Amino acid sequence: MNSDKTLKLVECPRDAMQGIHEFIPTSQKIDYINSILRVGFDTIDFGSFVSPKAIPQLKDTVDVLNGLELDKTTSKLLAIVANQRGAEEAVQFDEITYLGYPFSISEVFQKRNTNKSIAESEALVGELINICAKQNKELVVYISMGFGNPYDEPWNVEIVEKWSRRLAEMGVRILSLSDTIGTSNPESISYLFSNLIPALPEVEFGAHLHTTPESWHEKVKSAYDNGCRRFDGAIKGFGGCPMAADDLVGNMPMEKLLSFAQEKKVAGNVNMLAFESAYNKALQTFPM
Ligand SMILES: CC(=O)SCCNC(=O)CCNC(=O)[C@H](O)C(C)(C)COP(=O)(O)OP(=O)(O)OC[C@H]1O[C@@H](n2cnc3c(N)ncnc32)[C@H](O)[C@@H]1OP(=O)(O)O
Repeated sequence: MNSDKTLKLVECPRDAMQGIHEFIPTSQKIDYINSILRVGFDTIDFGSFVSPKAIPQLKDTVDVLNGLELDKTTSKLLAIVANQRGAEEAVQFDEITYLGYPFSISEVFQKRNTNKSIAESEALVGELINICAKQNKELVVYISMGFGNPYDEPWNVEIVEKWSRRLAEMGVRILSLSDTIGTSNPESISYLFSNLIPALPEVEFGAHLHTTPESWHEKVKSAYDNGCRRFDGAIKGFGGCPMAADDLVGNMPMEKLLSFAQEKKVAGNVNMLAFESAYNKALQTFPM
């Protein structure tokens, strides 16, 4: 378990935006992400280097990056990649600290999301580790469908454990368990974190949870009580993966994560006035 009690909060405007059909103008994205950069989050998952056919909303990631006021922030930037080409492009930017890769333990979802089998995806992780090492970037692997599978394929905690061990053995040092369709519950969360964190002490585990409004607290509490200190969220729970399901279960609302962190006195240097301003901008940016 991380002995520093401050939560690593990862705000995900990329996840919030990627499924919105109407194109959000680049200037509006820049303005919104700049407001988030002033809050004091550990990391901002700000964009992706993927096919514009797959995710048209994020085709302007480079232009967005060029507009960010990075001299006014302590936050680090994370960009999602889904193939070697995207990784090679992303690592050219000094401003980016982390590359994030969605590794799925569901064959159907891995294919749907990145047009790869799990075996191809595993081989890609090997490539991504090398690409990141050469350019001094850190790789974050998201284990998609980490808490359940909607496609009639087997899912159980042993499969999650098997892949976590394999990815750790390959050299991945940050693994974020992703609740892509919102099926996690306190039992699965508690089982996975309480077993994986002590078993793989070289790995920082994170929780990328999706939730309905009623169950956010029990999910976050379960992850926290079992040693997880890295949490992804998006203001007001906007977003969810457009490649997964028609009825999206939203992201973990960042305001809820923050209230939890404040209650436990583990919020770190978050500027609540800046958060309020980012929250208000989110209301203007996203369709309700
Ligand atoms: C759970 C989550 O929320 S994860 C985040 C959401 N999901 C994603 O971002 C995944 C995005 N997925 C993808 O981008 C795609 O599945 C890919 C590119 C990884 C693979 O798709 P494929 O169709 O096999 O890729 P392929 O190499 O054949 O290229 C298809 C097209 O995309 C373009 N392309 C491929 N990679 C990239 C890239 N990194 N950047 C820009 N364009 C790209 C190609 O040029 C090609 O364009 P064309 O048809 O005009 O010639």
